[in-house]
Amino acid sequence: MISVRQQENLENIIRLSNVSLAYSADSANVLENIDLSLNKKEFVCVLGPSGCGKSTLLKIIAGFIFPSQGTAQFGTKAIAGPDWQRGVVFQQPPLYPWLNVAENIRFGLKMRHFSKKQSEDLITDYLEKVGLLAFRNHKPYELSGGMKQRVAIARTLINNPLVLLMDEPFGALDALTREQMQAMLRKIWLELNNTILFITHDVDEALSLGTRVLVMAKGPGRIIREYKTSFTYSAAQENTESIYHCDDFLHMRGEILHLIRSAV
Ligand SMILES: Nc1ncnc2c1ncn2[C@@H]1O[C@H](COP(=O)(O)OP(=O)(O)OP(=O)(O)O)[C@@H](O)[C@H]1O
Repeated sequence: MISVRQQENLENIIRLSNVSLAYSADSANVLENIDLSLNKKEFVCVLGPSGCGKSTLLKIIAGFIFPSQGTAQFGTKAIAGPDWQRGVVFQQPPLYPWLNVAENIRFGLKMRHFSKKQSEDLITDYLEKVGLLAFRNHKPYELSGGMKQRVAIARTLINNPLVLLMDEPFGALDALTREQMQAMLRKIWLELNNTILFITHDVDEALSLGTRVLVMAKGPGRIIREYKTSFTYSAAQENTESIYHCDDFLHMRGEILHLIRSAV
């Protein structure tokens, strides 16, 4: 059954048209002929073999690098550089070691001239969302890997970006922490409605989080298949165990693994 949320408008927020990218004039294209639209409130996961250009794709959308050919747009404008409305979360969270948790989260907000009271309220709100209220005065060295990533996510989310770009954010975490982080992100996404582009190597992670899963191949990097999914809604209501064993999930998982293996 299609939920009300799934029927909501699908307005494009990011649009890549015929994008190719070579890192230098005399090197081969890393990405070729990429056509991709991200719609408002979508949770798009990207899978593909190592080196197929997943991070390169994310860096173009973030505005860190520019297409050699084709166009990349945010709304109606060409992406001309980084923008806080397109927040980025990396695998290794770049926290400031001399600042505590609250100060690290406050850092992004300083740029937008919030009053002290507004900042404190927002920080408390986002600390709660990522489950770190009790750790606001801790320094990064006192936190686990998962907790550091929670700080990084809160620091990016506090700016309420329209698009959240996540490059293997849970790749360095153990299985249990990873599952907890996935549940947290799913809950935050359902509550905040940001558009998310999420890169991962883990098919289960992609299928249990995304509303759309893109599969890439390499040589040159290109999108070879996309799947519309809705397992994330069941995972939010029940638990991921229940979806991991359902026939639709197993079928899609098997097909994607086969695609990725043959795409290497
Ligand atoms: N700054 C750069 N300069 C030159 N080549 C680069 C640069 N960054 C990436 N590449 C090359 O571009 C290709 C795609 O890299 P990219 O990191 O986008 O792939 P990926 O799919 O994210 O890989 P992984 O899954 O291993 O992280 C690789 O061959 C890589 O060596």
